[in-house]
Amino acid sequence: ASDGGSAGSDNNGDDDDDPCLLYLAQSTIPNAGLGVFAGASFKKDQQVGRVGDAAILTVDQNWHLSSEGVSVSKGEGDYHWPLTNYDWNAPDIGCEWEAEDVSVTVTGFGAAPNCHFRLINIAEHKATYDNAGLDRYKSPGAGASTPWFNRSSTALWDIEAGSELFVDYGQDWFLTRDGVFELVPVADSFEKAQSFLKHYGELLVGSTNPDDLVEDKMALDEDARRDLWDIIRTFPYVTRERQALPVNHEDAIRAIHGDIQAIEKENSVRSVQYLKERGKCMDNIVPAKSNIPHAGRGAFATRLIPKGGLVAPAPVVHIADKSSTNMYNEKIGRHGNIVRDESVIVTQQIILNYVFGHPNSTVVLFPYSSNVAYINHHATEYNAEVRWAKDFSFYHKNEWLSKPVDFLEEQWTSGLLLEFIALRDIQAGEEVLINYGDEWQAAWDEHVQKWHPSNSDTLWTKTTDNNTGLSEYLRAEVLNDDMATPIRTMAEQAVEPYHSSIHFKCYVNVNHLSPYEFEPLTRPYFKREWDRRVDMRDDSDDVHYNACNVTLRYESDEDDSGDDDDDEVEEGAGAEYLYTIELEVKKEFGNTFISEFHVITDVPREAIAFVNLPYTSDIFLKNAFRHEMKLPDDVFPKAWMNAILEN
Ligand SMILES: C[S@@+](CC[C@H](N)C(=O)[O-])C[C@H]1O[C@@H](n2cnc3c(N)ncnc32)[C@H](O)[C@@H]1O
Repeated sequence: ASDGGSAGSDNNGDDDDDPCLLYLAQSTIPNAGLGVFAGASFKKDQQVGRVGDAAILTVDQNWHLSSEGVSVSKGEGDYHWPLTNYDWNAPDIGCEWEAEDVSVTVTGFGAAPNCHFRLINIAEHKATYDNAGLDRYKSPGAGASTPWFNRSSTALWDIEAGSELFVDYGQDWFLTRDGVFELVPVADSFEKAQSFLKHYGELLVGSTNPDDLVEDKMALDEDARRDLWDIIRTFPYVTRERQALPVNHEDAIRAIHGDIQAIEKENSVRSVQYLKERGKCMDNIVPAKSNIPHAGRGAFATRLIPKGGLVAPAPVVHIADKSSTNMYNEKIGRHGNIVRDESVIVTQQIILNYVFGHPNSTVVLFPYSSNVAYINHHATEYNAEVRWAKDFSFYHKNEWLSKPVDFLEEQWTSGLLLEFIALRDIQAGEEVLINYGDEWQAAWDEHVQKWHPSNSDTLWTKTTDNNTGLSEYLRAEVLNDDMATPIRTMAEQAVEPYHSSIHFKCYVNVNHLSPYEFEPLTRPYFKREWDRRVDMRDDSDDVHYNACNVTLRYESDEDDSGDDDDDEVEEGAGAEYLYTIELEVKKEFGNTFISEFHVITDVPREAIAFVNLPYTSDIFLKNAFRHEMKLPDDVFPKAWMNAILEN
């Protein structure tokens, strides 16, 4: 096949016993570029694909890039970062506490599928934190690989093989991007389009009776109807409603008394044969712990990938200037305010480790399809390489490769496709490796040589909060899983502290939410007992999740375990302790906040949670490795080599 012709022996899901689960192919939405398709059927609630996707954080980017001395956000668009059109809000992924301002790039389902509001068939879930064993006290790889892992996607209903997969970008995504993308219909556009079709039917046959919609009753003959429909669909004034209308006239007639959605659903399925012939399989690799020391996760073949066959397609988002990943510390500015200290680049955003670049260029490319982000480096025993796609011209704009960097800087959507190709047969279960280039290897070797375990002064923070170094880093998730060990009180913590990255939050119903009429003169203090009937009702808006401290711990005298055997001693069980906490509640008063303190007695363990403070996870280690991968000289476009002079 000419466009997408990767059929035959090159591992594109030809084996019916082992179908490729996910394909990248031309979207069924006209002019929407790439789409993601199911290569097999999926049951409702089933995970779509084998493993969830990688999530990569970019933090406080506006702060790091705003003009010097200005600590306020310069705003999206003042620097070229097209990933803003692909990124997720941190709460959707579960990592909002990592820093003040977090945006998240998610590969695979997080970036590749289209959104069609009437056909959303995929639900996306949060990621989990798992650093793949890269211990900050032992591994020079700590903080160099993203710990946010397995962002899974499940089927919202039974999905048949061949269906295009659609995710929910949220209406706001489209509403705030007029002018960047063609107007995309949102839910209410389909309702308006459906009502327009009803009027159109009336115009054709002078009735709203479905039985009248037959050829000999129509006011216009078929050719005239088709012409009229083309005028309606291609009228130069584009609206979301019009974009919601069926593209061809036959579908429009069918939808007059039917449902645009049912017709669109039919049109959104391609044959599995089409996908095998003209799509690219995205399911040949899965992440697992790498065989390479300190590398974190790697990508492993799910099936035999023959020599010359496709390991994975990799559409890329281009970033015109890699210095947009630079990160700085803060200093006190001339006016006593906190500003950015530009004298040293302290580190770079972790996404730098996931992009391809070239030493002679400022341009870097982020591949966003499933699992390619996990492909590791080997200088000699690599078994795959990267090249530009030769097909998929509906998406891959080969002419961009000869345009200058200024041109790239004006492009806000991706339009280039790389491919990972096997250099020899890669067996099922083998790790896929490429060569990141000599510069990368030299940088890594130097890093390993200089690296020493992190201590108090190696934590990079924007808001200066230094680790006291008195206790080992332990994450809140680990402490929260251990319900049996009693929580240390403030007095105990003075002797045996938790790591400084750990704080507490308590789930407590505060009862009175009203703001103050007058600002109180003293710090408002309240005393009360924990009441299981009113606290922890998580279906209520009144439930708060506020900062708290544990001031006292004592043994519960009631046996509320439901265990009838009074003689049994519950040694060390968390349930036998109750706590006194001091809860901080911030109340709004005009433009300021007032902290109220609630002393609450008899609080059970389940109401208290350990939390990780911002800027404390491994990606903020000042000594974490950062380096882009290199695209080979013969692959990286000459036209983008704008940094030769600087070198
Ligand atoms: C594109 S990512 C590869 C996936 C990454 N291992 C992960 O777990 O997310 C590149 C990063 O992986 C790690 N890496 C890849 N190859 C490595 C190698 N040969 N030795 C050590 N670390 C490696 C480095 O941290 C590098 O910056």
